[in-house]
Amino acid sequence: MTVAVDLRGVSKRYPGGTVALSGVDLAVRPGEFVCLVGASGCGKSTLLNLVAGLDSVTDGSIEVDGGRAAFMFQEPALFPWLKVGQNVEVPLKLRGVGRASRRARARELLETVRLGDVVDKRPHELSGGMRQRVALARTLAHDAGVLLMDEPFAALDAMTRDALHDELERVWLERNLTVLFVTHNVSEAVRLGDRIILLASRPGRVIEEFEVEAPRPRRLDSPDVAALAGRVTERLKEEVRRHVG
Ligand SMILES: Nc1ncnc2c1ncn2[C@@H]1O[C@H](COP(=O)(O)OP(=O)(O)OP(=O)(O)O)[C@@H](O)[C@H]1O
Repeated sequence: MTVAVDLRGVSKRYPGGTVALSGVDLAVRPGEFVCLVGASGCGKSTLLNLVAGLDSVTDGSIEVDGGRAAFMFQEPALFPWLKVGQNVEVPLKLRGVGRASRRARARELLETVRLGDVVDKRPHELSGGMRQRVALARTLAHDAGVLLMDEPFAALDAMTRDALHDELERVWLERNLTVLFVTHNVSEAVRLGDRIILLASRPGRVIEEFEVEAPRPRRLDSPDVAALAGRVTERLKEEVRRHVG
C-alpha cells in the first residue's frame, strides 16, 4: 500500500440531520505529517473519529494501513490510580503482552519521551506537559503506524507546547510514523505539517491544501513559518466571512 490513510468520498450525516462531512477525499502518504485546520464545527474531530473507527461513514470508504490507528486527545486521560509506567502498559496489557515485557517496553517508551525517571510516579505528581508526554508514550504503545491527534497540545502553555512540538517531531521521524493532526492553531500546523488541509464547514469538506516547504526543524517565529501561516489564516478568514456574510 502506498497510502497510509485513504479517504474516498467520505460523508458523515449524524442522526438528526447534521451533515458533518461531505465528499472528503484525502490520501495520506506513509510517513507523512498532515495537519487538518478549519473553523470550529467543520468536522475535524468527526474525520479523526471515522479514521479511528470510533464511528462509521454514511458514504464513501476509509482505509488505514495496518488496519488500525492510535488516538491521542487534548486531555491526557491517564488513570490517576495507576503509576505512570502502568498507564503506558495499558495498551500492552490489553493485547496480552506478558508482565515483564510490558514493564520493559513501558520504560523504553517513557525513555523515548524523556521521562524514564518518572515510571513510578502518579500522574498528579507531573506537570501538564509531562502528562501529555506520558499520553504520547501510551499512544505509541499501541504500535500503530498511524497516529491520530486531536488538538493534543491545545491546553498547554506556549513554552511547553514548543517543547512538545520538538518532542513529537523527533519521535515521528525516529519511528517513521504517519500523523494526522487536528489543530485550531495555524502556526502549529505550519510548524509541524508536511501538508496542511483546510476544511470548510456546513458541510465539512476540503477546500484547499498547502505544502509546507520550509526546512525542519522549523521555529514558530521564523519568517517562513509566519508567511505561510499568514496565507492559511487569510484563506480561513475568507471562508468564515463567506458564512457570516
Ligand atoms: N455525535 C454527534 N451528533 C450530532 N451532531 C454532531 C455530533 N458530533 C458532531 N456533530 C456536529 O457535526 C459538526 C462537526 O463537528 P466536529 O466536532 O467534527 O467539528 P470540529 O471541526 O472538530 O469542531 P471544533 O473545532 O469546534 O472541535 C458540528 O456541526 C457538530 O455540531
